[in-house]
Amino acid sequence: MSTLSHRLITAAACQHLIRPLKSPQPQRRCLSSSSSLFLDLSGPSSHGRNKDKKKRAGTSAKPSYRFVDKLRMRTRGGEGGKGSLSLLRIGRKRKVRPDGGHGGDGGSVILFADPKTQSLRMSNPHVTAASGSNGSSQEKHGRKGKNTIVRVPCGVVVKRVLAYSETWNPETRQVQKLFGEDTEADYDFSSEFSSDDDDSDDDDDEYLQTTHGLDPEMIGFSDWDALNRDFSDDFDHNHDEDQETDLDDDRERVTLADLDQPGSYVVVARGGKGGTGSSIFASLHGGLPDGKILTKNARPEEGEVALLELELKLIADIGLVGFPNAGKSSLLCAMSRAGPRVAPYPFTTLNPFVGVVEYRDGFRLKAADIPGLIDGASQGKGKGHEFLRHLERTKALLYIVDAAGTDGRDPIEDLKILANELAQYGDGDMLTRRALVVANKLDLLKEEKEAQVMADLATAADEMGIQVFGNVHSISAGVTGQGLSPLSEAMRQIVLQYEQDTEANE
Ligand SMILES: Nc1nc2c(ncn2[C@@H]2O[C@H](COP(=O)(O)OP(=O)(O)OP(=O)(O)O)[C@@H](O)[C@H]2O)c(=O)[nH]1
Ligand SMILES: [Mg+2]
Repeated sequence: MSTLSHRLITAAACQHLIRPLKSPQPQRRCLSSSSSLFLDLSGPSSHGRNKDKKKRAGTSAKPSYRFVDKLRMRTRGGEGGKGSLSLLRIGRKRKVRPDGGHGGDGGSVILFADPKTQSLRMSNPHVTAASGSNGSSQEKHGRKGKNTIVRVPCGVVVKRVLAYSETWNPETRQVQKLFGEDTEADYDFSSEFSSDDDDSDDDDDEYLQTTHGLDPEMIGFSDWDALNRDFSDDFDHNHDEDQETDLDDDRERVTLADLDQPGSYVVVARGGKGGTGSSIFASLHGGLPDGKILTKNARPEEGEVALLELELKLIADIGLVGFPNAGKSSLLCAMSRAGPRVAPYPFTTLNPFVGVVEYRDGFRLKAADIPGLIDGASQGKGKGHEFLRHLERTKALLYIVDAAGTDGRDPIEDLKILANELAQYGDGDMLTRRALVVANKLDLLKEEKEAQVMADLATAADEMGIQVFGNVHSISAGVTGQGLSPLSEAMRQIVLQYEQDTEANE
């Protein structure tokens, strides 16, 4: 069958889905492995020949994109500004009036879940918020340091790695030092008396939108005042109750937040408080306190330092699980606008990604494709197992096997191995998730064998404890498009069923 007619049939089979109106590139990719059709479609572009060469070499025309789903970052809140110790001499008498302003508080570092951000990749994972300005004479208070907002993808779990000298207090939900700090350390305030900065104006709103390039309209987040307020008093805002430890490293980790909603945020490093200016003693009748007390009060707090571990867990409704080459990406390609690379070699997909399946009535669901799983994946073989965490939040799974047994594979055996690998992941609850079982490459399967393979798959699924939803589906995702329509309807039903169940349980 010609590739053009394959394509038409695939399109016809998914008529109830909204087809991409103008997405030549992904479609060409889907078909490119066996097709020369895209050569004809590329048109007389001046760069056409180069593009074609790239395609033939199996490289993507898209700019390279590094997907990062785990990251360690060091954050530091801004230091507070110094309080001013200025004394104003009044008249000819040797009378003085303290008129030093307070130092401004340091800015905090805030992680913000932005739906437009896809990867945890950052140019510099060491982030420090701005310091507060110093107070000065004539009761001029220092300006607050700006909060630094770091945009991360939705679905990031933020953990704080505690230093050996720190401990987590679950009651206050704050980190505590095991050893007290030396608060009496000498501090040089001599510069205070000559400081004359005028930093008292406060324009944080403007900073947030211009310096960080964050546009509230663009990211659909309106509560900018909330982000820009002073976080120094409520550092534990939005913290999660969970407390976890990781065995890789003996340092304790505490889960601070799960940024799973667009616009959710967490303050990870609180800015230090500004020092107190001498003007606070202006109304005291008994004169100024001792110089040591004055200097101690004027000393600003350092910003909090926090070592963080960020882990992205994709948010999708359905997770695709299958051996390499089973046709996971072909399925996503046929059903959504996503343009994953499809090729006849294992581990074509190296990074997990999410495709959105749109239905004619406006219903949408997200499906996540991850690198293929292989036998022994739970022991670290291949790439797939480490990506299983991206399926943790899915509502249902879709097991996909190569029904035709290309490359000597056995679909029944493959399904059993997949179930086994999932059972060994975490506490094994992934296997108990409601699932669809899909046999792909129907076009290569002899007709008389089809019924037998379907029956065997159903029995194997049952044996392995897979919670199959409906019948086993047979499809041809990459060639004829057969069976895609009922499968997409089943995908919708399985998601709706999950939502109904959770509503009923609440
Ligand atoms: N004959 C036939 N081939 C198919 C079908 N679906 C996919 N293929 C081919 O199978 C090969 C693998 O397809 P992919 O979609 O890349 O498989 P995958 O599961 O994403 O593989 P990995 O990314 O390596 O895990 C490609 O050469 C596809 O063209 C189908 O329905 N029929
Ligand atoms: Mg793939």
